[in-house]
Amino acid sequence: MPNVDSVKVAVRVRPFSQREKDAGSKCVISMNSNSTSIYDPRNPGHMKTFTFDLAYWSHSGFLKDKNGMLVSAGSNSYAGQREVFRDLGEGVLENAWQGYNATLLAYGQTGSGKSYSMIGYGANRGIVPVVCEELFKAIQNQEKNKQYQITFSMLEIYNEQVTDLLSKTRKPGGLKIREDQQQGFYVDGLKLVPCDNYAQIERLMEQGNKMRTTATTIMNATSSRSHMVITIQFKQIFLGEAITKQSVINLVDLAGSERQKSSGSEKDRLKEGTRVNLSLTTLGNVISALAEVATGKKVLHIPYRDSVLTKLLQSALGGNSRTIMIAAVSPADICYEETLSTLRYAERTKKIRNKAVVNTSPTEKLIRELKAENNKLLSRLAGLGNMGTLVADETQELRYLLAENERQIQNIQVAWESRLEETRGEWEQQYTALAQERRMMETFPYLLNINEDPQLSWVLKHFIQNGSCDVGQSTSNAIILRGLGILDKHATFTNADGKVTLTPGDKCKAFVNGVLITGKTKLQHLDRVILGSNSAFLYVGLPAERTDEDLSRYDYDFFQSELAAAEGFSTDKLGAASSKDSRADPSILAVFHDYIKLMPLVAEVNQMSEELKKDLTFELKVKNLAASDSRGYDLQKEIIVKVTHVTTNQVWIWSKAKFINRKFLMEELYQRFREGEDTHVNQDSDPFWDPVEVVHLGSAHVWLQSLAYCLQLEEQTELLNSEGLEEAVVVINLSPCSRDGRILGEDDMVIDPLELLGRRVDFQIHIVECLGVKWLRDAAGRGIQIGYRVYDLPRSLYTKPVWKNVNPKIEETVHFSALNASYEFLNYLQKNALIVDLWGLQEGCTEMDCSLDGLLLAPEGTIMVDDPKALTANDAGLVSALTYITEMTF
Ligand SMILES: Nc1ncnc2c1ncn2[C@@H]1O[C@H](COP(=O)(O)OP(=O)(O)OP(=O)(O)O)[C@@H](O)[C@H]1O
Repeated sequence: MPNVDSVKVAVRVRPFSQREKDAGSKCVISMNSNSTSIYDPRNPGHMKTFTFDLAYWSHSGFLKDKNGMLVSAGSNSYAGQREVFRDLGEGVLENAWQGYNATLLAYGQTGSGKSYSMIGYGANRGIVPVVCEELFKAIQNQEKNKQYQITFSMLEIYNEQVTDLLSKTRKPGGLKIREDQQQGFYVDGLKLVPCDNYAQIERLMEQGNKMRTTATTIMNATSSRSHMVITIQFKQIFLGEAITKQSVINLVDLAGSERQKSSGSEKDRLKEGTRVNLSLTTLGNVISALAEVATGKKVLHIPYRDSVLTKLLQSALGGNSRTIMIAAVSPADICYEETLSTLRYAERTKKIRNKAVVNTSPTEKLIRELKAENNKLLSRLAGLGNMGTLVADETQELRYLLAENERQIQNIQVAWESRLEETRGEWEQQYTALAQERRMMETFPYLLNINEDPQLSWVLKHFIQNGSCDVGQSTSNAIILRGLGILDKHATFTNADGKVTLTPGDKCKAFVNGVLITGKTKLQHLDRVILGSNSAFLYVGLPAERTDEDLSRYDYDFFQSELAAAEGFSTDKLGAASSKDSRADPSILAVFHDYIKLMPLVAEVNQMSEELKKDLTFELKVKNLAASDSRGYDLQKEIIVKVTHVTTNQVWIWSKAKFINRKFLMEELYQRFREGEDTHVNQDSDPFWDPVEVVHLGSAHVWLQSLAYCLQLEEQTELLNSEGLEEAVVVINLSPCSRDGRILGEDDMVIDPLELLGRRVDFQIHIVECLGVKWLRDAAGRGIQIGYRVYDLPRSLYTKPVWKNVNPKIEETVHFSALNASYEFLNYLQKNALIVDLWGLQEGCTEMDCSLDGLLLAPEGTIMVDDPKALTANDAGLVSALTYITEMTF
């Protein structure tokens, strides 16, 4: 009888990451027994509470013991790896012994702690390794009347392609998913490696991780977009009883669940790479549909077939499996939206009901059926034997059927056994190679790979043996590296006379401790080496040089910060150090982290652009939002990407969200290029292409205060670009005037701006010229326009375009009238600046509209500002207050 039970859901909150600490994050999660509450940081009184089967507080109240394990520091509330295993892992094991299928899924945004719970780090081993170890321990303690068979497989799904992480050969296009009546969906050709002890499983996981790392070193950050599925098949054969029990345990580390929606990429001309998260989106759809079924709604279709992942997890979701989901969440306020969405997802998952049954192995089942049929045939045959020669034909046919069945039984057994034996043989060699690697580590210096995903760091070791050792793409090198921007023969390491040097090849990029090197460079233990665009390594020196230092501080961020510093980019440069204490402003640190996060992506995009011959270069820039704040407040900064065409000099400015979205699409294109496919795309769907646009070059603040006193201002001021550097100088006059345009003299000055309250105020803005426009100096054929927006006008005004002149004369005057100057308007004049924006025109772009369309004109043809009708309904109170002030004063 099937056992109907709901998917068990556990939520786990991790400690703050360094980045979150730096950014001064606040914890928005609290837990009480099995309920989890989340506070809205923008609305602290607002709290949502969810109840799951289990809630793990791993955020605080822990310390590191002498083995490096995180354990409770006395408070009972902290949940470490041991507690999580006790509640979840032991259940998986128990199920396995009883012959039930079990599935454990880890869901959550990138960096929320999925891999930590599933696989673990160092001494803090996760559920997967401990389940495996405990399984083998338990087998040793079992009675001898049973035989056990354990197979292990490990695969990755990226972009809907399945890669076998335990196979040395990579199939272009990935492995195929097939469907079988007995087994359901399965991966055709996936290696199932038979294992006899836990040490072998450790090696297999190590090798699987190596495979995953090699695949992702071409592009960083892909691992967080891929799903990893480990499957353990556990078969118990009860000798002498002709019974088998088989349990399939699926352990799934899902791709980062972050939603694209909030990132702002929806403004992009191109939609997000659709296949990137197809599996995750479909998983969400399947879960929603099943949750509806569980609540009694009629659902016509569960879309299992829509993605690779949901095909493979079909029995785990609503089928024959006992399933557990760990929802991993960050505690930080900045992750509020993502965390809330994870909790909602988990809530839906909780509703799913599964029907687990005790399994026998599908092949065993078939064999049993064949044997049963043979028994029947034999008794029929026995019956016929008594009837003599009359039934000779029938006897012959029965004998034939019997032999056929026997042959089939044999075939099934032999095929299965030989398939296992074959992989077992292959793996014997692998185990030896891995053991050899351990010996090499004791003898030679080596490069240890560092990946953005900490789970994939320290996985690959490249040994620098005595003598010289070439590195590059070509298989003739001693160290073969396939990373982006690595040339056939990229560099040479030399290990001689007790020292190791690195010499990059001609035009080959190599960095040591963040600095680009051009000649032979001596390496020291723990130097940081980057080869090509993004292949990062920690150099572990000769055994004599090694120290006990904790290597974990040399993570991917460390490498990138060092590169940024070498380029002259630092938190200090961003203006972080506050005078009161040495702690940097959290918002600046957040920008800094954003910058170093994007740096390697920009390097990758530049490399792809070069190889795909797109003629574009990409640069990160920090945009100071203060430049567009009329009160001149030092607002936040944000990262933008400047894209330049190397031959036409055309320039585009991309937001961070657009850049990330485009990078997904570029990777898809590049992948096709690497696989030798046709990479021609129409302009419209080319992620590298965009129509020519007008570019924002810089802004100037022209303070309006003089107008509040009816004084003329003749200003010559710098237009600063987003980095605060001079782009040009603008000459501009602000002149109070009469309604017919006569400029007022000093006699008309007022002592107190309130004298103007309720009176008509006229003024002119005269843009005279621009001087030394860098944009125009850098490339011929370009033009400029100047834009500005006054007070409550519905749109900006633009000057007429001027092309191809470094010192463009503009000479444009616009007359504005406030017919009945309000208190607010006078306050605006006193406290605000006019933001004057310089816009760069390039051949083929659509110029800014320099008409006065959409603006309200006074009877004299001047532009009306401070028009009470322009105020919205919300300002109705203000309007009546203004009327009131006016009545009081006059
Ligand atoms: N419970 C925890 N206790 C201590 N550290 C944790 C915990 N959970 C996660 N971490 C740390 O947080 C970092 C990110 O965790 P992890 O790699 O598990 O995230 P992830 O969700 O698997 O990310 P990705 O989607 O990139 O694989 C790691 O450095 C990990 O050591």
